[in-house]
Amino acid sequence: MPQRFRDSLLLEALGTLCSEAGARIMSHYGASATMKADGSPVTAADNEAEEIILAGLATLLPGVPVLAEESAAAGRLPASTDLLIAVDPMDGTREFLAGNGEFTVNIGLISAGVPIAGLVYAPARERLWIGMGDKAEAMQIVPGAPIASASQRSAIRTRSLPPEGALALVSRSHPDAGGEAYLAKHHVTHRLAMGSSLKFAVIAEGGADVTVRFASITEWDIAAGHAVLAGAGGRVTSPEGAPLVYGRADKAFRTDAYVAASAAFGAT
Ligand SMILES: Nc1ncnc2c1ncn2[C@@H]1O[C@H](COP(=O)(O)O)[C@@H](OP(=O)(O)O)[C@H]1O
Ligand SMILES: [Mg+2]
Repeated sequence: MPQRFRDSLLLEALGTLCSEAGARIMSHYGASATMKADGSPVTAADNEAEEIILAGLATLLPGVPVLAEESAAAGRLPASTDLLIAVDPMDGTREFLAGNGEFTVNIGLISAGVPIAGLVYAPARERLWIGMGDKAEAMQIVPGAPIASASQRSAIRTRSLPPEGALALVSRSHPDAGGEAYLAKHHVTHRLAMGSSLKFAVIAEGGADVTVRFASITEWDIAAGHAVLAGAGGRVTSPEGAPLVYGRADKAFRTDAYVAASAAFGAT
């Protein structure tokens, strides 16, 4: 089954699924939200996008356990986690509500604790990134286009450190004092605020150098972005450089602090 997670036809079909979910999200752009039990906002867009993705996954990957944000909020968590699909139907709900376009659809394919493939789609920008972390391959591609089609995709890689200093992408909506201290210690000179897993995709395609989070969030927020960035040559680890392990049912699928960076960041 892990081999199936890297299948081009599967990833193309998942790209189409992301764009269908994204189209539904955009049909609600400008709508208001209600609050979840944890105080975070949820909109009709989150719920309907998740329904579209879950229906598609049931056809494309029948029987594979799914960890999805809105299902988890309703108490539906997968039992087996060796193979796992992590779905955040709309990451950056606050950015969606603010109307700034910085929100994404995320599907991460996890095997034995590692996100081995992932898709991040930004519907307001109509941009899709696919990465195969363990095959060191990542691309920006037209949703649904054949992965072999040279005209509809471009390979992406992380960049060298710019002479003027590293650029960090920081959360627009969730201040992170621990993360800020890490960036200062690592001589990061520039910061740009950006919502959602878009931060991983922008680093993957060489638009920035690092993003960190010293707070616990959830695996569905970052699994897909992790696979895209790893496929582009970057890394996502603990601040000490240890691997992040996914599928942690014992931790309610919550992440520890992480550093997501280009290959060049911190290499010297
Ligand atoms: N300190 C925090 N506590 C709880 N959730 C957080 C958080 N920081 C970020 N998140 C979650 O991580 C996602 C990305 O955040 P950001 O845009 O700040 O990078 C958001 O997911 P959702 O929008 O899917 O709920 C947000 O809720
Ligand atoms: Mg999220």
